[in-house]
Amino acid sequence: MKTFTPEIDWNNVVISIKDLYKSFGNNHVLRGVDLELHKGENIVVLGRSGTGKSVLIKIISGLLKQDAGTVNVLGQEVAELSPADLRALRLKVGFCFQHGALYDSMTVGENLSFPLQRNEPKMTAAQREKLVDIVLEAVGLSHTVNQMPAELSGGQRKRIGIGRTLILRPEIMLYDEPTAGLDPITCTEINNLINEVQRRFNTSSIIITHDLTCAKVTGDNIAVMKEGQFIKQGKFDEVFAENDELIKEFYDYNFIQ
Ligand SMILES: Nc1ncnc2c1ncn2[C@@H]1O[C@H](COP(=O)(O)OP(=O)(O)OP(=O)(O)O)[C@@H](O)[C@H]1O
Repeated sequence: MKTFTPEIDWNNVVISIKDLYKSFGNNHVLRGVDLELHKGENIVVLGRSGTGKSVLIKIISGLLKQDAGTVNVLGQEVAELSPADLRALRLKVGFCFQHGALYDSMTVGENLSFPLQRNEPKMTAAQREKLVDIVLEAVGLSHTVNQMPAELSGGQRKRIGIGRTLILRPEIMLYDEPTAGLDPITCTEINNLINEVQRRFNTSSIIITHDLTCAKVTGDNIAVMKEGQFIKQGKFDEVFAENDELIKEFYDYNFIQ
């Protein structure tokens, strides 16, 4: 179970979602979602496949537009932002994609440096190099700076993917299935890294997963999504009270993964 995170500022809401709806044709994916993420908090959005978790974080990062409801991120209504303001907001909201999305033709160091070159043109090569060093050390992979992504394990690629998001110093991290497809030992490493990132860089995070262990270890709070709504929110042991049908459903599901 995750220990209490003292850095959370409960008076500072960094993401506020109210009565959010999203459909694709007759597929009513989000049906009235409410969520608050506080500064320094990790919220895990737990739900089975196809329940709308990815759609939710795409709306938060402005990649999709909602049909109804509001999404306020760092004090701004995402759906009302101009393209330039949305780009600026996206620098503060880091999106960790499920498959790391590294460039195969670049070394690890170049992969990490690339977002800085693109988004912070005034930064010198020496400043970029320093940040690459800091991030590589934070994800525990300093020795891989000159390696190619193909030479890394799945878990190492995930770490570098997290590092590449972190290098722009986002205030919010969105993790999409951070432990999907990893063995249990590597899952533990990634879960620990997510907590380390939270503490060391004081980020607030939404972690999308259907991995119960990931939820238990990384979530200060858990929001369980079912059929486009949050049916339960709270601390892990509150959400999954003993003999609860819900926990049985997830344990069965995790077992067959
Ligand atoms: N751009 C899109 N156009 C049409 N339908 C979409 C689109 N994006 C998502 N959907 C549909 O929305 C539903 C929810 O998808 P979503 O990817 O959010 O699920 P999920 O909970 O993240 O599942 P998983 O755990 O498998 O990633 C699915 O039925 C999916 O087909």
